[in-house]
Amino acid sequence: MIELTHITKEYGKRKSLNDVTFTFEKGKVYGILGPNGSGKSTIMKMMAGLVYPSKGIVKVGEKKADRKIASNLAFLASEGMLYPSFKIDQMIDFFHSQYSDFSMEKAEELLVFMELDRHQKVSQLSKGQQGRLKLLLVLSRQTDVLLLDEPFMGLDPMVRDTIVKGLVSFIDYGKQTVIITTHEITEIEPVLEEAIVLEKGQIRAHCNVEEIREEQGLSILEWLKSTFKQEDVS
Ligand SMILES: Nc1ncnc2c1ncn2[C@@H]1O[C@H](COP(=O)(O)OP(=O)(O)OP(=O)(O)O)[C@@H](O)[C@H]1O
Repeated sequence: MIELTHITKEYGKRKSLNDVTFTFEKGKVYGILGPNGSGKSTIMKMMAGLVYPSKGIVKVGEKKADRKIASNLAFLASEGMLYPSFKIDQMIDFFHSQYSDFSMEKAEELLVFMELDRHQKVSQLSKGQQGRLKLLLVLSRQTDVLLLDEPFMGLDPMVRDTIVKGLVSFIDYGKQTVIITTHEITEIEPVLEEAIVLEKGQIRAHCNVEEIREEQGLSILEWLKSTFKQEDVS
């Protein structure tokens, strides 16, 4: 469980997050959606303990998120994470040496699934291949919490679909709390259980994906359109 209580993050006078209170329940898969600059990455970095709130409390499990990444949490960051001079297998060995929860067996499976060549250097990988390698590295860890910030960045539309299917099989549903930020709303839909919409640093809407599908017959995109259209009218 991750609890955010009255979280505000200020950079100078600008508020990236403005009084956000939300509880991510254990074992559920969440999508954080929202336009550019709405605070998605800030909220992820905060849960990972890389950014500190100006006000409020972040609790991951029983612990308050610290400045270092909590050990039961894997974070796919939109920038950094990979060492250009390493080969893929050296990156895998490095992660294995750093994290006791890293499964070499899962990494081997993911190497095949992601169609990566273990002997290739990180600096020679395309953006899409780097994205796949990042996913391999975090999905190989057996953590309680998995934070994926823009996991599809750089992936072409043809492979996105395959990668989403991979996510479904590599996520431990019911056990791992997974939080994904993305602009690829339609592609991510099959993975999600809950969706949250951030706008200008605040949570504007929250839905259970199955409920809106079964009770209202809507996809997330349709739900978003209908929710915000109704608000604009009122
Ligand atoms: N280190 C920083 N210094 C100053 N302002 C920042 C910093 N990081 C983020 N911000 C500001 O906070 C706001 C939210 O940024 P954030 O990166 O969280 O948005 P986002 O929803 O992830 O955007 P995108 O979809 O474009 O990735 C933006 O206005 C951004 O300019």
